[in-house]
Amino acid sequence: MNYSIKTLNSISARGLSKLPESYEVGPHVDNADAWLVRSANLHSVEIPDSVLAISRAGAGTNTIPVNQLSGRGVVVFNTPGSNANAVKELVLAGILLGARNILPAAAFARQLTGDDNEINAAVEAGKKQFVGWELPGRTLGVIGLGEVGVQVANAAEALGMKVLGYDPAITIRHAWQLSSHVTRAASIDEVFRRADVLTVHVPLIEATQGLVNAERLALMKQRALVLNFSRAGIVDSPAMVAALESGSIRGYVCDFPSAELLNRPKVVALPHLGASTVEAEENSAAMAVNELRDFLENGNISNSVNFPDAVLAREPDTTRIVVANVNVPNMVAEISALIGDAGINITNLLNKSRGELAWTMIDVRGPVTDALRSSIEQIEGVLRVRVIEP
Ligand SMILES: NC(=O)C1=CN([C@@H]2O[C@H](COP(=O)(O)OP(=O)(O)OC[C@H]3O[C@@H](n4cnc5c(N)ncnc54)[C@H](O)[C@@H]3O)[C@@H](O)[C@H]2O)C=CC1
Ligand SMILES: O=C(O)C(=O)COP(=O)(O)O
Repeated sequence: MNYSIKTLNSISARGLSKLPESYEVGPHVDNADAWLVRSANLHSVEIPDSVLAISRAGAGTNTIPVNQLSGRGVVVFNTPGSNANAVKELVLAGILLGARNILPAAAFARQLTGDDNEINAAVEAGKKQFVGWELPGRTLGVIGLGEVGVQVANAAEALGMKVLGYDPAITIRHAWQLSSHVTRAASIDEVFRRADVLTVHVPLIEATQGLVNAERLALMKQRALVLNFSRAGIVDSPAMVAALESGSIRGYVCDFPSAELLNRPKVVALPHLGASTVEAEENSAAMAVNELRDFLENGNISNSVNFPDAVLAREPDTTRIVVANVNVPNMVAEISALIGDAGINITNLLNKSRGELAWTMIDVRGPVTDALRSSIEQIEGVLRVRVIEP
C-alpha cells in the first residue's frame, strides 16, 4: 500500500529520508493520508477528509484544532522531547544574555570609533554600564517541568543556581529525571516571589493564557529577569511592558517578537528559534515520520495528544480493522458482533481509551467486505473506520 504525506513548513530532509520511497511526500500532495507540520496555524485551514492523522514535528499543538479533529476521528501526534535540548540551550543563552547585558554591551562596542588607543579608552570608560551578575546562588524559578523544563532546571542547577520548580501535573518520568537539588514550590505565586530569574515551560492552553500577568509580576523581586520560550500568549504583554518601563523587571527574553515588544531596549525577542537547530529539526522530523508510518501501515498510535497510545503487533496474513470511536460502553461487543455475523474469525484485539475517545484494533483472518466496514461505520459513536490489508 502506498501512502501520501503533505508537509507544511520546512521539514528536515534527513528526517523525511526515513520514509520508504513508496511514500509520496511534499508540500503539494493533494488528498494526503496524513499531514506533517511544524508551527503552521491550521485553525482556519480546511483539512480534507482524506487526512487520517496530523503529526506535529515538535511540542506545541496550540496551532492545531485538536478538538475538532478528535470529533472526526483524526489522530494528532507530537514529538515529545525531540527539541527539548535545543530549547534548553537557548534558554541558558537567554539567562546569560540578561545576566551579563551582552546585547547592549556588544551594541556599545560596535559603534565605537577611532584608533585602538581611543577604542581602548572608550571601552574602559564605558564598561561600567554593563556590569552583570553571576549565576551561582541566584534562584531560577521554572514553571512547567516537562521535557524542556526539567532540562532547564537540571542545567541551571549544574551551573550553581538554586532552582525552584512548579508543575502540579509533573509526570513520574519527569520527576525521576529532575535533579534532587531542585526544590518543589508549593504554589505558582511562591515561584514568582522567590525567583531572581523566572522561565516558563508550559503549553499554551486556556489555563496558561496570561499566566505571567500584572498581579504575578508585582510579586517578583525588584529587577528580576523573565524568560518565555513557550508561547507569546503565556505572558500578558501589556503587563510585561509596564513592568519593564517602571523598572521593576530588569528584562524580558523571549522567542516571540510582536509589535508591542519591538524596539524596546530591555526586551530580547528572538524569531522563534528554540527548536531551530539541525539536530532538533532532524529529531523532530524523524520521530514524526516514525509515528505516521506506524499509524498508516499498522493503525498503531504512539505520542498522540488526543487518542490513547495503542500498539498491537501485526501477525502475518491478518487484516486489521481500525476504529476510532467515542468511549462508551458496549462498543467492542457491537463491533465484534458484526464481525462474527459476517462469519469472520477474530485473531487479536486491542481497545484503549483516553477521556471521551477510544481506539479499537481488531485483527481478522479473511477479507473484510465494504458492507462489513460500512455496517461498523454506522454504529452510533463510531467516528472513523479503516481496513488495513495484510
Ligand atoms: N520556542 C520553541 O521553539 C519551542 C517552544 N516550546 C513550547 O514549550 C512548551 C513546553 O514544551 P515541553 O516541555 O516539550 O512540553 P511538555 O508537555 O513535556 O511539558 C509541559 C509541562 O507543563 C506542565 N504544565 C501544564 N500546565 C501548567 C501550569 N498551569 N502550571 C505549571 N505547569 C504546567 C505540564 O504538566 C507539563 O509537565 C510547548 O508546549 C511549546 O509551546 C517547545 C519546544 C520548542
Ligand atoms: O516544538 C514547538 O513547540 C516549537 O515551538 C517549535 O516550533 P518550530 O517547529 O520551530 O516551528
